[in-house]
Amino acid sequence: MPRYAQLVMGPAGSGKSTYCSTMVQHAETLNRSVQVVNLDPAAEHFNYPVMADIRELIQVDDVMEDDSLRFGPNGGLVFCMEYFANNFDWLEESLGHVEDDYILFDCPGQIELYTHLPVMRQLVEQLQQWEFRVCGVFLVDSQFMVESFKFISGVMAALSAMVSLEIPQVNIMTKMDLLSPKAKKEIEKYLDPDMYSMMEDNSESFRSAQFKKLTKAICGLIDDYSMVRFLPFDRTDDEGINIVLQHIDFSIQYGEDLEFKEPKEVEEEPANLNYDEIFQDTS
Ligand SMILES: Nc1nc2c(ncn2[C@@H]2O[C@H](COP(=O)(O)OP(=O)(O)OP(=O)(O)O)[C@@H](O)[C@H]2O)c(=O)[nH]1
Ligand SMILES: [Mg+2]
Repeated sequence: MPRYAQLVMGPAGSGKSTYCSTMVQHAETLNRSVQVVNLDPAAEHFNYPVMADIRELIQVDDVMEDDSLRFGPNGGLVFCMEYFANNFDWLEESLGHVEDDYILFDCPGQIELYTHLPVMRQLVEQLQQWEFRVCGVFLVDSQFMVESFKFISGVMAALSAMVSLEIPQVNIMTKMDLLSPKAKKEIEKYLDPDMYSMMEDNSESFRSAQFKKLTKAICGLIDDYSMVRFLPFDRTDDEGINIVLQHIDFSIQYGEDLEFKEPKEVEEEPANLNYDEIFQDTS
């Protein structure tokens, strides 16, 4: 039986840890068990119970204080993640092996992890060897997406994670609750974007013809292959959260292999029949 994982990625402050705690609470209301692993060695605040915490293995502060290494915060994080990649047995031990487990991995916000460093891909391959079906969840802050140029760079960040990880990916615009109704209306065009018209919106701001040509080619590529779409995420909207979860579940075929559990055998019909106890929970 497979296990299921969401790799929760995105730039610093995009809402990854908040997404994880919101999802855990939402899953509870659906009577589903979802657990979280913190993979950010510099994390200070998150409010979900952790199944495993990378800080038990290594912490950025310790690496920065080490006189022989002399790393700053970003180099320190990269060092920690490489150390993590060389010690996946720590993760294996922490995860145990429970069939049907559904685990969210709250990743660090350094964008280089999703563009050119190999560690996230190594993690994906390792999880797949442990029979996890993995979905990438890439978060982008909606506050930064209200202009076409910023949007295009958000799209490129999401795309580079998709290309480097080669797993199904759901892209999400977070913090929708902070947008005014007018901005919400405005941002709708970015959820399922028409990149060609977005490109036209900016056409006067191009100083160089070559740059314009390049941007046009990138927009065309994204549009022609429908490569990137975003789902809105408003942590106050249960229905919206459910739609996001359904998209992710669908991409990793969660639920398709869940076995129908036979009712427990009852020898004699008890006087006070309690169906909740007789039928095991199959959700
Ligand atoms: N209103 C609102 N605030 C949010 C939402 N998501 C995150 N925030 C706030 O944005 C800030 C950053 O959120 P985090 O969840 O810590 O973001 P992160 O991506 O985990 O950040 P790093 O781990 O530092 O990269 C916090 O102050 C959150 O309270 C949201 O959906 N709505
Ligand atoms: Mg975080």
